[in-house]
Amino acid sequence: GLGLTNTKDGNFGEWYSEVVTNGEMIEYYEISGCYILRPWTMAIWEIMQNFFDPEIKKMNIKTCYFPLFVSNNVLQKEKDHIEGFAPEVAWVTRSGDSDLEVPIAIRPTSETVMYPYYSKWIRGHRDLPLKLNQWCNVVRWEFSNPTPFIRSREFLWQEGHTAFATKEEADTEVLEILELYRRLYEEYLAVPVVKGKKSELEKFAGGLYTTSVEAFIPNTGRGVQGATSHCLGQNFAKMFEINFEDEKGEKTMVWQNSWAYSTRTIGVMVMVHGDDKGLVLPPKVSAVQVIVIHVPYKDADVKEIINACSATVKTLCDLGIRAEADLRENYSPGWKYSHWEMKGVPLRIEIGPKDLANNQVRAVRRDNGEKVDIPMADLVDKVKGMLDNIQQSMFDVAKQKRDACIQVTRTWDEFVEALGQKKLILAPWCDEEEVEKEVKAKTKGEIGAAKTLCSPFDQPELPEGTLCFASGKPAKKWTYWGRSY
Ligand SMILES: O=C(C[C@H]1NCCC[C@H]1O)Cn1cnc2c(c1=O)CCCC2
Ligand SMILES: [Mg+2]
Repeated sequence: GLGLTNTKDGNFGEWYSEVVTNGEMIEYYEISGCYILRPWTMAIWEIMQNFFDPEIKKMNIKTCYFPLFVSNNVLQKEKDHIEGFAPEVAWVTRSGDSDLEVPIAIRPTSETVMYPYYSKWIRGHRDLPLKLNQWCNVVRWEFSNPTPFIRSREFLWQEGHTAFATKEEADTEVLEILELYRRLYEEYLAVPVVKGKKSELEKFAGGLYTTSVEAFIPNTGRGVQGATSHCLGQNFAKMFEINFEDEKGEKTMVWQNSWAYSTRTIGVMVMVHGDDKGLVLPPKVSAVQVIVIHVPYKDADVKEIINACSATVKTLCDLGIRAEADLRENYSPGWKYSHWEMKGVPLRIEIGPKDLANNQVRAVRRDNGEKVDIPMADLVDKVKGMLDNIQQSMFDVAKQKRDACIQVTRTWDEFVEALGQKKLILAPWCDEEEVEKEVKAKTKGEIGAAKTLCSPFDQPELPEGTLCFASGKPAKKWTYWGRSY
């Protein structure tokens, strides 16, 4: 049958897998950890790209494309950048039936691919700022449980790599990009995120500091890193000798940033909004925003009803709404309702004989099931209004659910209890790496250890004398903790 066999609260992992498959977003592929991204997914990816790319173009960031392959010696250039990740690097060792002289790595990220050429291209201060972005795939041979969109061995992303003469310029751009990531999540995917700074332990080892937008999945009580914007400082400039002659003729190293969001964003959206009938898509990112379905009646003139449906679609499309009609004769209205609910189409319009007689249509919201009759005359305004309302309501509901999971804890016992209750924990922390490592060690278990997610830029009041929940030392900052993907 059409329905899901798992419920979101019953078996989240199985539910998620069914929803992305039955919703025709993903097809499982014969190689583990790899997934086919079907048009229903790529339409979302393209809508997001059509927001993000023009925004970074306004910042004079240009599109480039570097090769997929990385030579071994250049990949090994940065020891602490790569050592922790080495097992994840996939290698090409043969072509045809002959071995390659030297194995070639497939890019897991492109710092080491790009920066030797940044070194070549950047000579004087007039060559700065150099700001490039590429839309590509990367490969990381992950071993922990693969999850469509969230953790796959190949994924699509954009990776921005910028170089500046001063740290101030780099610091400014890090936050400009982070704001774009917040907008992607909150304004397009209707997913609330927290902007903050990663701890020294969780940051990108090759960088100076990492900022991120952090999402949260109430059902599993796990945080998920939504996107990252790193200031690399001069670390890579030192390694790859990327320097320039400043105005005074002094040789100076550049200050760099790198930032990315990936197809993981789509998985987060599905996890947050999906329900037991399938996907629930925010109107702004749905390939089809309105599906029009005719309700034939035994003796009614079905042709007239079908014409009304086609006319409705045309009216809506002419005003920029992504509307389609499902006029297939070989499926019942009920079957179609379930099908398009599974695909998460935000608004359904039904037109039957009585609707026609009353010169109205029946509109049904996917997010809360609300039904409303709309006079034909008001069709476009009402539908536009409903779509905007659905977008806002989906964000508000998700934010309310996420906020309900936030638990402030001040002691170890409170922390452990909140962790067991799948909470997103906000705790005062002494900001010592050893303490963070200890928390990880003490909460290690089947379902993973607790870690810091980020220290929110928006810090609550930290009264003098507040102590760290874990060490009892003077707390320095409020930090979000939790298990994560
Ligand atoms: O990729 C980054 C940092 C940076 N890369 C560019 C875009 C922004 C940001 O993700 C961190 N990172 C994660 N994962 C891996 C690597 C790695 O550098 C290197 C090797 C294999 C796996
Ligand atoms: Mg990783």
